[in-house]
Amino acid sequence: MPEQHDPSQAAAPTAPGAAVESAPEDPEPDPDASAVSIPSGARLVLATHNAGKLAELRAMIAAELPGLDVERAVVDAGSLGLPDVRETGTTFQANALLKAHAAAEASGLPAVADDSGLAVDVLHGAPGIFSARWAGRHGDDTANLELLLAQLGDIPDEHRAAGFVCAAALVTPEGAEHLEFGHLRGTLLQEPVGDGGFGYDPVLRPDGLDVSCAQLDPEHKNRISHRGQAMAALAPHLVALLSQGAPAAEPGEER
Ligand SMILES: O=c1[nH]c(=O)c2ncn([C@@H]3O[C@H](COP(=O)(O)OP(=O)(O)OP(=O)(O)O)[C@@H](O)[C@H]3O)c2[nH]1
Ligand SMILES: [Mg+2]
Repeated sequence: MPEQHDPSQAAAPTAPGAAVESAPEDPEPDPDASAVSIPSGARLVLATHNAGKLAELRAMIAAELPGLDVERAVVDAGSLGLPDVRETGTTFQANALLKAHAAAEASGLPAVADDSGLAVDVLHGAPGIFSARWAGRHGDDTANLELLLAQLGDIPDEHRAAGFVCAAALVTPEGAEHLEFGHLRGTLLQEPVGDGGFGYDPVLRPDGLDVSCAQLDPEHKNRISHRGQAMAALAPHLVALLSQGAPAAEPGEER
C-alpha cells in the first residue's frame, strides 16, 4: 500500500511499495531502460503527455523546490519518447500510480504522475476519470467541455456544484510510492469564460471567487487548485528523495 491521506478515495492501488524514506540513495539508471536516452542532469520525470498539466507541474516544482534547476533536472514523458500509458485503473489514484510506475521503470528515474479530472455532483462524479475523453476522443478539451455544458443545459445554478480532483503519485525506480490528493470545489458556469488554463477551466468557478479558473493568473490557480494541493503535499517527499544521494558534480562540470 502506498501512503495516502484521503479517506474519500476508497479503492486501493494494486502495486506494492515501500516508503520513499527507505530508499537508500538515488538509483543508478535502470540498465533495462536502454531504449530511453536520459539527458545529463535529469533527476525526475513528469509522467504526463498533457501540456497544460506539464506547465503547471513544472511551475509547482520550481516553487516548492527553489534549489532545484528545474530546466535540467526535470524531464517529461514526451521528451523522453515514453508512450502514453493505458489508463486501465478505475480510480484516480490507480491511474496515477500506473503512469508513475511506467515512467519510473522505463527511465530509471523517480517519476511524478497526476491523474485528475472534473467530478460533477449531479452526474454522480462524472466525467471523473473519463474527463480527458468525455466526448469520445482523448484530449479534445473543446468537445469535452461542449458536451458537458449540453448535458447540464437544464440544470440551474444551485445544482451545478462540481470539483476538480487530483491524485499525484511519486514512484521511484525501486517501486517505492507516495500518493497525495487535492480537491478544488466550485460551481459550473452556463458558458465558458476566460482563456487561461486548460480543459474545463473556463467553466469552473471556484467557491469564494467570482471568476472561472481560466480567468485566474497561473500562480493563483496553482495556489488553490487540486493539483497545487496534491503537489504541495508531495513536495516534502520530493525534497527528501532529490536531496538524497545527489551525485556530486565532477570538477568543472555544471549542474
Ligand atoms: O480544466 C481543467 N483544469 C485542470 O486543472 C484539470 N486537471 C485535469 N483536468 C481534466 O482532466 C483530464 C485529466 O485526465 P488525465 O489525468 O488522464 O490526464 P491526460 O490524459 O490529459 O494526460 P496524462 O497526464 O494522462 O498524460 C484533463 O485532460 C482535463 O480534461 C482539468 N481540467
Ligand atoms: Mg491520461
